[in-house]
Parts: sequence; C-alpha cells; structure tokens
Amino acid sequence: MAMMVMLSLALLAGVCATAMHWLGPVHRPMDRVLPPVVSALLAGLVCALWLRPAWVGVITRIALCLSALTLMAPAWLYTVQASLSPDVRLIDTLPPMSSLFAVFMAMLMIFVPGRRAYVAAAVGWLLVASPVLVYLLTHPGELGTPRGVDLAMAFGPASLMLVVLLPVQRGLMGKIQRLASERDGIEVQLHRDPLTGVNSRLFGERVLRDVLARGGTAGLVMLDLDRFKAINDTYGHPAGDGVLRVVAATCARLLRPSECIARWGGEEFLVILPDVDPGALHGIADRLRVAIAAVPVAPVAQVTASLGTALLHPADTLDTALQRVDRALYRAKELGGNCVCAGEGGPTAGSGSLRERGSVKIPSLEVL
Ligand SMILES: Nc1nc2c(ncn2[C@@H]2O[C@H](COP(=O)(O)OP(=O)(O)OP(=O)(O)O)[C@@H](O)[C@H]2O)c(=O)[nH]1
Repeated sequence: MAMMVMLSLALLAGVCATAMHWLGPVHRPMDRVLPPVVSALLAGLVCALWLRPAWVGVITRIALCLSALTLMAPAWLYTVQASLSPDVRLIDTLPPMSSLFAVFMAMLMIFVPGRRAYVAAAVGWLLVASPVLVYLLTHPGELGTPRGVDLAMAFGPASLMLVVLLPVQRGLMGKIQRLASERDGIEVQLHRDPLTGVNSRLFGERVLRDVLARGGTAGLVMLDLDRFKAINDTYGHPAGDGVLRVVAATCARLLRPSECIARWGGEEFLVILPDVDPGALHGIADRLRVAIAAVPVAPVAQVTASLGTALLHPADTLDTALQRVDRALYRAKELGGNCVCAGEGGPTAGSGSLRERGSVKIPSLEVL
C-alpha cells in the first residue's frame, strides 16, 4: 500500500513536471524528455503493482533504480555543462531536486532490507549528490549564494543525517517485529491447552459466544472421562496426562475444521458444533464415545467417557447453554458412564441413553 501511494504521488509529480516543462517558456531538451518518459514508466509500475501485488519486491527495486536514474541524469548533465561553460552557473540550471533526493534516501531506508540499505544509500549519494557537492566546493562564488548553500546542505549534512537515522529506524522495526511475534506466541499460549494441544477453555468460551451471537442451529457436547481419578491413582499423573493427550487427539481427528474442541477442565472437554441438526449432534457424540473406548491408551487397558449433548436455542446465554449440557452429562454419569445423554429440550432428551451404551467394557485398570 505504501509503495502504491509513493508510486502514485511520483506519477503525479512526473505529470506536473511534464506539463510545466512543455507549457513553460524555457525549453531544454532534458526537461522536455525526462519527465514524460519517467511518468510513462511510473504509470507502468502503478499498473503492474495494481494487477500483481505479489510483485511488490521487484517493482520496488525497479522504482528505486528509476528514481536514482531520474535524479542522477540532471545532476551529472548540468554539473558537467556548468563545469565546461564558464557562462553557465549550476545554481541557475539545476532543477529543484534536493527535496526529491531526500525522499529518495528515505525510500532507500524504508524499502531496502538489512545492511544493503547502507550500501544503497552510499551508492545513491555518490551517484546523485557527489557531483553537485564537488562542483559547489570548487566554485565558491556559487556556494556563497542562497541556492548554493541550500544545495550544499541538502546533498551534504542533510543526507548524512538521513543515513544516521537508518540504524534507529532498523532498531525500531526489529523491536516492533519482536513484540509482534511475542504477542502471537502469547495469543497461541492463551488459546491452546498446553497439555493436550487442543483449544483452551478461554478460546472455547470465545467460540461459544460467537456461535450464540450468530444464532442458527448449533450444538454442544460435554465429554468427561469415566473414573479418571482411579487411572491417576493407579498409574500416576504422567500416565493420566498421556491418556488426556490421546483422548484429545482422537476427538480432534474426528471433528471438522469448522468444529471446535476445547479442554474445559481436568478431564472434561467441550465440543462446539456449528450448523448441526439434532440427529447429527447425537451421532457425532456417539462416534466420539465409540472412538474413545476403542483407542489404545497403554498402560491403561481402556478408557471410556460420558457425554452430554445440548442443542442451542436462540434465547440461550453462555450460562444456560452450559448448564443444559452439564445436566445432560450428569445424567450420563448417573447411568454408569460410557453413554450419551441429550439435554432437555433436545429431541432425544433423556430417552435412548441406555440404548446408546456401548458394548465395550467400562474402564478396567488392567495393565496391557
Ligand atoms: N493426570 C492428570 N490428572 C488430572 C489433570 N487435571 C485433573 N486431573 C485429575 O482428574 C481427576 C478427576 O477426578 P474426578 O473429578 O473424581 O473424576 P473421575 O475420577 O473421572 O470420576 P467420574 O467423573 O465421576 O467418573 C482428579 O484426580 C484430578 O487430579 C491433569 O491435567 N492431568
């Protein structure tokens, strides 16, 4: 975007310079040729950037080279001309290019990456500013005039100041990039559960709030591992952690990218399913139950889960939706675990829970 604005402004300046030189009283060949040629090239670059934004790197390099040539040509031509003709003074013939030179140096600093910016600034200065400075220093009569002093300042100390600012600008950019990547890292940490790698409760709540705000048909599944404390007590916490990781990965694999699973508490997970009908909601919950019961979780022989489901209603808040799905989970626990219960209000509420019981064993704690 910055490059597009710069190119458009340069094009505007080129068109104005073309009009001024063609309509003005003094007609010098370079002034009549250079501005229209540069304007046409700039128009080409603007079109290229518009059509192919991905080419911004190449277009920037071409624009910088074009700017260097546009400044270099009059600087050398008029300096050589003034040096060779005693009756021609550089301060009278050199176009008003000192401010453009400052813009060119600033562009080098911003758009040339890394240490190459210093080399580019030095080359740019040598090509554009040095002939004018050398001329002025060898012609004290012209240096003593207001225009001479102005040119000497612009091409000498002022451009040096711009280059000195370069490390400051680089340092600030590096700092901004570091802060941005740190912020991204913190965001990831906040949104990911560090143990299981699925979404955190914070992120789950955010998704649920979004789903509730959007309305439409969406469903929740609250999933709690059965007798998890016994696994911890028998095999130790690291084994319990391993079980949580395997269960989370198994569930995440079964879900679509638009669906969300978040670790809600110790051994409890919430699945948020946007755009789901009651039948599909129950089907997905049961697929999760079956998959958990079937997954190997050595050294534990088998792990099962109880699941509650709830369809969201338009009047639901975060609390009412979670209360309903929690009550459904509680009923599934009361039925002995390893089953799915639908929240009241849902079409399969209460009924069918026992029929959804798996034929798999309730968790045993045998070592495989
Ligand atoms: N390994 C491990 N255990 C955890 C973690 N967070 C919570 N727990 C344990 O999970 C267990 C949960 O115990 P309970 O709430 O009694 O649940 P339960 O044993 O599954 O009983 P039911 O849910 O009624 O089947 C506790 O022993 C917690 O210490 C964790 O991050 N890692």
